[in-house]
Amino acid sequence: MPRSGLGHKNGIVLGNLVGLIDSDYQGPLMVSCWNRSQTEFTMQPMERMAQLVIVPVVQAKFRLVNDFVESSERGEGGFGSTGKH
Ligand SMILES: O=c1ccn([C@H]2C[C@H](O)[C@@H](COP(=O)(O)OP(=O)(O)OP(=O)(O)O)O2)c(=O)[nH]1
Repeated sequence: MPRSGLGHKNGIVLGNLVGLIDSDYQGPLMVSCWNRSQTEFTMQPMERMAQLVIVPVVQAKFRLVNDFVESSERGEGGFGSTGKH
C-alpha cells in the first residue's frame, strides 16, 4: 500500500498503485516507485515509502451456473450503472 504523506506532499506513489504479494511468493519484497511530480526526489535511508498490510487469503471455490436462481438488485449492471449519488 502507498503512504499518503509522500504521495500528497512529494508526488511519490507506487508504480503499480497497490502491490500484491502472492501468498506463495518466495523472492525479495519489491516496491515500485513513481515520481509523478516535476521535481527530483531522493529517498533517504530508512525513509518509509510503503506500508505492508497482511490479510487472510480466502481460497474461494467457484461454481459455474447457466442462470441465477433469483435476479439481484444489481443484476448485470456494470461500471457506473447505479448513478453518481
Ligand atoms: O509491489 C510488489 C508487487 C509484486 N511483488 C512481487 C510479489 C508478487 O507475488 C510477485 C508478482 O507480482 P504480480 O503477481 O502482481 O505480478 P504480475 O505483473 O501479475 O506478473 P506475474 O504474476 O507473471 O509475475 O512480485 C513485489 O515484491 N512487490
